[in-house]
Amino acid sequence: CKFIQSPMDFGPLNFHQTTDTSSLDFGRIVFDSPSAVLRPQSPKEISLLLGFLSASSFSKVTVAARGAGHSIDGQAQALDGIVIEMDSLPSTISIHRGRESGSSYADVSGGALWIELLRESLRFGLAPRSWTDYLYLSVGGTLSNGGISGQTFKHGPQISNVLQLDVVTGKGEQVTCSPTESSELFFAALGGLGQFGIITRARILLQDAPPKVKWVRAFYDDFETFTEDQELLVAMPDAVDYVEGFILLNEQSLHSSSVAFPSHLEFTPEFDSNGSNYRVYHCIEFAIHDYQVESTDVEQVVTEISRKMSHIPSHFYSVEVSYFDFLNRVRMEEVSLRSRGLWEVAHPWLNLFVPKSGIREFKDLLLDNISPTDFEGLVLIYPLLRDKWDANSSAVLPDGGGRAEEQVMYIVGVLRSANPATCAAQCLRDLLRRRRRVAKVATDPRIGAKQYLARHPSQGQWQDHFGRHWDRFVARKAQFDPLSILAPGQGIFPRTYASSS
Ligand SMILES: Cc1cc2nc3c(=O)[nH]c(=O)nc-3n(C[C@H](O)[C@H](O)[C@H](O)COP(=O)(O)OP(=O)(O)OC[C@H]3O[C@@H](n4cnc5c(N)ncnc54)[C@H](O)[C@@H]3O)c2cc1C
Repeated sequence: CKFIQSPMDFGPLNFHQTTDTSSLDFGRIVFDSPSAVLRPQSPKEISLLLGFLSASSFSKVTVAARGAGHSIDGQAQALDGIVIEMDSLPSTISIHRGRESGSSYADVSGGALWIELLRESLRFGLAPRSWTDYLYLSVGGTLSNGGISGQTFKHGPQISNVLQLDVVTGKGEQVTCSPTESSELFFAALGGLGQFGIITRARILLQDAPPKVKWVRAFYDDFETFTEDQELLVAMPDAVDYVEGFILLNEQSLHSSSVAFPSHLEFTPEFDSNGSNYRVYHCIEFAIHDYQVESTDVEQVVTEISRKMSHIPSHFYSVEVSYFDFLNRVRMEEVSLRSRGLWEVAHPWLNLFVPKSGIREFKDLLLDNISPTDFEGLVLIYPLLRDKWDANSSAVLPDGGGRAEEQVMYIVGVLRSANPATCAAQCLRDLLRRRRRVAKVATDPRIGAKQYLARHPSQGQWQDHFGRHWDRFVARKAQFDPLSILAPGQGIFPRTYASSS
């Protein structure tokens, strides 16, 4: 098709030649090259492109929005199609301070990074309520998935903290939508894997930002006690603002998870590798916002909470840091990994929502399938509460595998790096095979997990993933992107032609 020769002119649209970045993401597993790149200066240009493609009966061109390109499996790529680089949209951020609490918000471009929104909103003493651990991700990219971090138990994922969106649908229509206006598109786009439209603006709820945060870590040698304490903390949303946790598999995972934590840890665990009973440890991380008002003694609150916890005696550490440094903590890990050449490597990550009833079995499955001694990276694990998610959004959570729906579920992130010095091509293939095996067993009804951020290899597997929500997802696709032009890198719907629709 002549249209996709690049560089090219299409009316007022200026296409660019593909670059290495347009076929690259954080995963470094899939490298699908597009035929052209669009760097739009306005949503109108995106609308023109999608309007043309959906009206043209011969075209089979697909289009992927690329936010920060931090997907793992090529989700923001478009083989032989067009990649829209969202960072070219003017990164306007406007902050509105409401008179009442809960009425402040930011209007932000879909291509802006969360770090930019944080910096701008802090100038007004405000900040979004719900975050991801890493802030160099785009607003449109995380809202197309969920957006999860230690605040999710309290405020829900990022997709539960959006008031309004501007979306360009697969048909090229520019639509402003909200829970009350074009609500089907609003909920479809949130967690919608980029399938229904391109988010060009989001209105994000803000709250008063605390100047400081009390940041706490406590260590455990027993998984049951670790999860019981995590569940204790998420049951205290009035006192606690953030809860996460990780499994410490070896010395390296202890050190890499401690890079940003500004306190010397006296914790020297013995990862006993003798025999089959390899010993692992666990760490809970929680935080409390410190508004520095006389009426609340945050130190006292931490002490009271620690009395209720059952961590290893004396292995409880707390520090006070600025809110900005706390939210931006993963940046320090990035800098440290970059300095050792360990950031731009393959990342065969696996993320799952695991029902509480299956978490113990899942942990055993995971430990059976990774060798703790050579694991490089981090295993995150912390509880979320189901009622903080809006069931109208497109995000998929576990059904509970026939059990009564449980309020508590866990997010588990197996964030593994494949250092090419120690893990070359065959080793990476082996890690990907093991990732598939763990995902398969975990998503069987026995454990009943659902993958987060996954790219399933066939439509049948996507159908299994969506389960009872598949028909709604398909109907939304038919309504907003009937030719399946958008986000081909997710591998859900094959592109169809206008003439056959
Ligand atoms: C270091 C690191 C840390 C992370 N931490 C977290 C975390 O704590 N919590 C969490 O929930 N996730 C986390 N993630 C995952 C991250 O949220 C997703 O990978 C997300 O997609 C990244 O956003 P992005 O801008 O890079 O998206 P991209 O990879 O660019 O795009 C992802 C998908 O969204 C589509 N898309 C992109 N922009 C738009 C838009 N404006 N409108 C519609 N569709 C769009 C793309 O086509 C693609 O299908 C992390 C990832 C990394 C690499």
